[in-house]
Amino acid sequence: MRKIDAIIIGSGQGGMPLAKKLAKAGWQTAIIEKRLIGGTCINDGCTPTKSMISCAAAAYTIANSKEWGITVDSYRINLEKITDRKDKVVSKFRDGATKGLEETEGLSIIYGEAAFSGPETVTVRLHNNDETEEILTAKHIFINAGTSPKIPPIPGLDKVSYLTNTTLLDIKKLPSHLVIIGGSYIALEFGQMFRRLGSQVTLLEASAQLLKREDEDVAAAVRKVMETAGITVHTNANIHKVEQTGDTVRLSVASGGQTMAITGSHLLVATGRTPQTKALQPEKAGIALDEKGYIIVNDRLETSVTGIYAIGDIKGGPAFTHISYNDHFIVYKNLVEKGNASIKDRPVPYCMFTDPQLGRVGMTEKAAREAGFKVKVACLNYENVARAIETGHTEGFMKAVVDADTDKILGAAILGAEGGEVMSVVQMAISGGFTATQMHEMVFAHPLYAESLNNLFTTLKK
Ligand SMILES: Cc1cc2nc3c(=O)[nH]c(=O)nc-3n(C[C@H](O)[C@H](O)[C@H](O)COP(=O)(O)OP(=O)(O)OC[C@H]3O[C@@H](n4cnc5c(N)ncnc54)[C@H](O)[C@@H]3O)c2cc1C
Ligand SMILES: NC(=O)c1ccc[n+]([C@@H]2O[C@H](COP(=O)([O-])OP(=O)(O)OC[C@H]3O[C@@H](n4cnc5c(N)ncnc54)[C@H](O)[C@@H]3O)[C@@H](O)[C@H]2O)c1
Repeated sequence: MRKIDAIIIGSGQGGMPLAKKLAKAGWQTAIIEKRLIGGTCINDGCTPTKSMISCAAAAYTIANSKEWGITVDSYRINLEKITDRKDKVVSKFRDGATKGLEETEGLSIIYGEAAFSGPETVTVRLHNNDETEEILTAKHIFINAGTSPKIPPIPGLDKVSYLTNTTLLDIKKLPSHLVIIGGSYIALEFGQMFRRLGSQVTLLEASAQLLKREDEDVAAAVRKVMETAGITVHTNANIHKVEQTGDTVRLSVASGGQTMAITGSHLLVATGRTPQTKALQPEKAGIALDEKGYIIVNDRLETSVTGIYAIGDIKGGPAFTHISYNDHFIVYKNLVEKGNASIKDRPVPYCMFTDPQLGRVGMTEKAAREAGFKVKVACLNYENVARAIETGHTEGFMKAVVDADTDKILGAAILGAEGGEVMSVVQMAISGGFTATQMHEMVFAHPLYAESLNNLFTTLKK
């Protein structure tokens, strides 16, 4: 048994920087990874999808180039080149991350699957030829084991060759018809990407709207974007059965009072994520889980067992790279710098990388009203944004939710070109305590998308 100071299970977006920092602070540290350094974000999430989305955006621009006065007679999608490019970007990120860990003194990387064998002990089934085990013990253990695709219990689904966000990244042939179960971030990003590459796309969402956590007007505008692009959307979709018939997948779906058969060449399941806690055997350490298997933590990311912490998606809550990354600051500050950091009241910005993007921060209008705020809502269509008119990207709208009593900004949804960047400006305004009036009077450079925040907040004066 090897005794060290800290064990980190999983090399996700929180685990990697934490491992390096603890080692640099003089803690003997080991990071255990059962699959690929960099976790979901680098290998199956943000990096590969955003790389491929940029190719789809290029295809869209070429296909619509007439609008900008350029005639392109013909073009062809080369999926192999698109996936090669994506693989190169992923390798660059993963290799950089691996090198960073390898070059850190006092840090060892162990490739294998970790499971608890006691509150301070972890057994690793090593990924070597003879599958030997290594036992490690430490007073501090950090779980950054992430999530994997959740597969719903739809009759017949286990008998068809469905795809997940991981396997869809490496298909060799463009789907003629991609059917997607789900209507949230993964479904929408992949759906629009494949539509732009030339596939027919159908989205089947169980809830009454796409993006069920967003305001109705935002979700409706996103639906319009998808439908305008030629994507078929069924909400309130209840999938009764899935069957494989030769090369096609056939789904029996009830939606809008009728039952229909939908046949696709490919089926993507994008119905959320499930925590990778089972293999960890958390019960052997006495770590408490919630009913969905996520690790329960307090605002300092401490689990029910002293000395064991959970960071990133494995603790439930907002599942984003920047949240996992920020988690590492919380535990590091508290443990090494003896601070009092907490995740309470931390901003949770996010951006969905459809075109137009949906940048979101703070409260939705619905959440603000439910919380009892007297709400004012500012809205500005991208059709009235100077920069959008100049670039020809007029789809979408900006929306801000403002506390009518204090004039403080409670939240924003920016569905439009560079919506994520514009949202970040609003995020900084919220963090700095700026009021809607101050934003209306702020000097922004012309002609930026962000400049239109002046006009957005002016709409409150009318
Ligand atoms: C398709 C897709 C697109 C996304 N796009 C975005 C985006 O644009 N922006 C954004 O902010 N977020 C995005 N996300 C979410 C983001 O990827 C995650 O929130 C982020 O990766 C945080 O993950 P993590 O650090 O919690 O763990 P992960 O990155 O999931 O890492 C966990 C690691 O632990 C390892 N592991 C698990 N169990 C064990 C064990 N028992 N022993 C050893 N190792 C183990 C796993 O192999 C994995 O490498 C996307 C997700 C998906 C699926
Ligand atoms: N740009 C980004 O930041 C980004 C992009 C992709 C993913 N992510 C992260 O990845 C996580 C997972 O994304 P996701 O889109 O898979 O999950 P999600 O949890 O956001 O949404 C899953 C969707 O599937 C629907 N669904 C569930 N079961 C269904 C069924 N049987 N039939 C039809 N619909 C069903 C749900 O109603 C829901 O709308 C998200 O929580 C997000 O944090 C982020």
